[in-house]
Amino acid sequence: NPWYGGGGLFPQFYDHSCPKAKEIVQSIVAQAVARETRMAASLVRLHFHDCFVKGCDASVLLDNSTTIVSEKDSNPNKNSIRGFEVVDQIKAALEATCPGTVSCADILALAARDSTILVGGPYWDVPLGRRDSLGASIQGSNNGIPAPNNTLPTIITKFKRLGLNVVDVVALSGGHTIGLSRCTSFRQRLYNQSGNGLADNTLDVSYAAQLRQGCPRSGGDNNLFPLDVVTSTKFDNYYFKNILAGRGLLSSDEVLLTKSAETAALVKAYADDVHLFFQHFAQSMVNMGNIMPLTGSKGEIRKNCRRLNNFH
Ligand code: HEM
Ligand SMILES: [Ca+2]
Repeated sequence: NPWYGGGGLFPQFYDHSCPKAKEIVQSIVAQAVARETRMAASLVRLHFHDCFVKGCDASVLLDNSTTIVSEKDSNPNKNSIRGFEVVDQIKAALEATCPGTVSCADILALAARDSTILVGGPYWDVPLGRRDSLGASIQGSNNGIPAPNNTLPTIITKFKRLGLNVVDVVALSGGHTIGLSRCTSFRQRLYNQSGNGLADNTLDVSYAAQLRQGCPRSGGDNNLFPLDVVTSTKFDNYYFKNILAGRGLLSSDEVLLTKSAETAALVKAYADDVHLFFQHFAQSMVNMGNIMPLTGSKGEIRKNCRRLNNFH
């Protein structure tokens, strides 16, 4: 059955139990993105950081409590991940319309898709029916989410563990066509990359000089820079064109071109053909969204995405 993806999810899951679910999510995401364009990027990333830790189960949304050590304080998330207030607003609207029905994990998957479309990216049908976790894993967040200074083999391994392949690595890295990064995530490339005090030689010289302006050797850790230096608020394929021009921001972006012929061929193909990128991005988002969902009677449908129903 083509409607069923991995894990038994399907797009019509709420068609009878909460027919307005998709519209409600879309309208609140649209308001949030209208207020601040970057929120589209933040919501796409939130789904990624959920799925890479124990699967797409909304574990990333849980706050600290007596029984929960929140993933929000992990290295990849601390001072970086955002969008929780928008998820709260969506959840409150859904609880008012169909109480106890739509999971926080499905909210993240729908919000990521709606965000992508709102900034010019592709549409895909979102398989639904995920349930919410009864726990979080800060250790899983620290170890499972790729870091910007990981080698390409490490990044590929972190994807493969979750059933994702090299096409998924490159297509999903294209998520960096929108949004911002802190100086601290790429500073290493600007100074002393190889112990000689010089910038990473794969960086375009004038781009490196421009980055050094706002990202000094020390201080300014939280200064923000576009991941796509050309069109950071539009979902397009400039991310890949930038990599070809030595203007990829993160080391993890740049290595896609220089450390493997297979990933380099994909970078070039996506830079040449935005439709191919959109098609692969949509499919890879579905693949990522299918990572280890909780279904049936596993987990629960949280009433408040920040805490378990049985909280202390
Ligand atoms: C391939 C491995 C990846 C690495 C190493 C990586 C790393 C990073 C880093 C370091 C940042 C900046 C964080 C900060 O400084 O605050 C970032 C931002 C971002 N990432 Fe990734 N990422 C990866 C894959 C992905 C994937 C798969 C997606 C989604 C499909 C994604 C979407 C985003 C978005 C949209 C932002 C901007 C968020 C915002 O502006 O709030 N990334 N990523
Ligand atoms: Ca998770």
